[in-house]
Amino acid sequence: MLYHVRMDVRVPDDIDAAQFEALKAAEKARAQALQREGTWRHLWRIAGEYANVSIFDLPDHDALHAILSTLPLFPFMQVTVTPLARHPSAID
Ligand SMILES: O=C(O)C[C@H]1C=CC(=O)O1
Repeated sequence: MLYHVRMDVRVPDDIDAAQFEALKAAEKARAQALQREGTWRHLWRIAGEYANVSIFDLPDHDALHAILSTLPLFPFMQVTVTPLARHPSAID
């Protein structure tokens, strides 16, 4: 099942710089591992925002929640999920 996911990252102004760098590095490693295994199909930066639009391929909502809620930056994200269904006019 495919999910359109928007992640808006909002970190506190007073976050420790080293802690933030460590979180970003951990997030990057996790995101790249999930892309390599095919779970995180697309990852796009929204131009001009600290936000992304992603496509995830997972069996169900519970599996998606398990992934999203364990991302290192999850405590600092607002996440908006849209489940996708096949469009009848799609050719692929
Ligand atoms: O930068 C972001 O959009 C947040 C998050 C998603 C993937 C990643 O590496 O960081």
